[in-house]
Amino acid sequence: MQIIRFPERHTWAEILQRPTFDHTALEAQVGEMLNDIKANGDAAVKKYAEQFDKVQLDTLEVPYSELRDAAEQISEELKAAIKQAKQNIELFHARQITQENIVQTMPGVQCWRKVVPIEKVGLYIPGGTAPLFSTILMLAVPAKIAACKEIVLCTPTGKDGKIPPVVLYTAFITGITKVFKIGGVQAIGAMAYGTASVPQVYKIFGPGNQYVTCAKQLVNKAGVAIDMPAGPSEVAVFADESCVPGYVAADLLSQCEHGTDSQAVLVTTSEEVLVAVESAVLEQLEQLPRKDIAAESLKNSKLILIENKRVAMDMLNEYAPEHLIIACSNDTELADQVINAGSVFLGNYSPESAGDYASGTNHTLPTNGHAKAYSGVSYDSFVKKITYQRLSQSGLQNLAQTIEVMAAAEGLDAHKNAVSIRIQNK
Ligand SMILES: NC(=O)c1ccc[n+]([C@@H]2O[C@H](COP(=O)([O-])OP(=O)(O)OC[C@H]3O[C@@H](n4cnc5c(N)ncnc54)[C@H](O)[C@@H]3O)[C@@H](O)[C@H]2O)c1
Ligand SMILES: N[C@H](CO)Cc1c[nH]c[nH+]1
Ligand SMILES: [Zn+2]
Repeated sequence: MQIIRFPERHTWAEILQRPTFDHTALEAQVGEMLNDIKANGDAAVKKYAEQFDKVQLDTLEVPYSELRDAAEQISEELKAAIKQAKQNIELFHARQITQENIVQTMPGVQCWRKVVPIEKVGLYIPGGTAPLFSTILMLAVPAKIAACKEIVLCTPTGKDGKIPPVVLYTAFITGITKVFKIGGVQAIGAMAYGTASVPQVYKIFGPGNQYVTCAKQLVNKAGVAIDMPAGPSEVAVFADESCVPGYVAADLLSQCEHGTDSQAVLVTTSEEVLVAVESAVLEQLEQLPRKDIAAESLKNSKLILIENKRVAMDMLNEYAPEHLIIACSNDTELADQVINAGSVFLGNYSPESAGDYASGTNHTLPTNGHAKAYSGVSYDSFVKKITYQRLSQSGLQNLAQTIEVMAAAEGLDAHKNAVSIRIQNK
């Protein structure tokens, strides 16, 4: 971990730099793979599965019977946990359905919106370093609430060429029927362009590593909608003397264990907190089974001592973290000052793990500073809103002059005429 105290001589961009990699090379590699998948479909998908996942796949779709029977291989304890999480996520996301009203903007002029589910959606579930079955709940639950018609799920297999039963079980209980054992760029390409096995979708959702995120961004440029760039996990903790250093250390490590390119940041106004968190991190690291991964991403991570809370909040808003934990005595006041973050956790008893799994909020969130402009996944992500209007004859008359004057000023006489013709013929 890099320790930075009162960083006067550095710009915030220097202090808050995220792990870097060669974007040009990444885009070139991923772009080439996508072109191949577009041209050669299943054959290219299988070729890349062999190259990157070390598996030979005869068929790509998981038979429905495997989804149905997966429950037999899951402990009752795990099934109960998944069901509890699902219930909370359903509750939170179902409340996001809003009522659209008809608005009369002028007498005789009515406007309204209709909420329509996106018909065909693709869900990517990461599985390179760990099978993230919790992500199925985060994507399939809102997709089902929104009533998307066709839902396709892709996730990589393990080295045995199989998808873990817990992933299949979670897909089954969320009502997903089309599951493909495809990971990485192959999965994004297959869902974006369609192959003989994989149906083409209109919007692709889900987090993933740098290859997956780059592939989503490239297919987006080619016209397929995506939820957002949701890449390597990150967390920032803002802590004062009221924090429990051991808890803060645990939260930092919880994101570091996701992958070697994760990043954890502590911002504090207290030297004592900084020192205590650093030693708690080093102590807890030793106990982790994924110690090697976490140790690697700690190299990307920072402990920052800052002069006061106002500057700290400015810095955190500039960083725009995927997750922001505020472990400060005045957390409610500070929460109001958050402008850029994917998801915020308040107080000493709101670990990020709660949102990762089961509190009800969504864990698919913008990373790499994209929280400045993007929200995380929600019910809204799976619907679009079509506007409607009906003008009565007198309504059009009320608005006619406004439209005619504006159309004439833009030099668009046909637009003007479409109004005038109706008024004159009255
Ligand atoms: N932002 C979020 O909302 C969020 C949520 C959950 C997880 N995550 C992140 O998702 C990521 C999951 O990553 P993962 O690797 O475990 O799983 P993944 O499923 O995203 O990626 C695995 C795939 O990467 C491909 N791949 C690996 N090396 C490659 C290479 N050299 N060239 C081309 N393709 C290659 C393989 O095909 C493999 O199937 C982590 O970084 C985690 O932090 C983010
Ligand atoms: N922290 C991840 C989002 O960055 C989500 C996750 C899934 N499982 C555990 N954590
Ligand atoms: Zn996590």
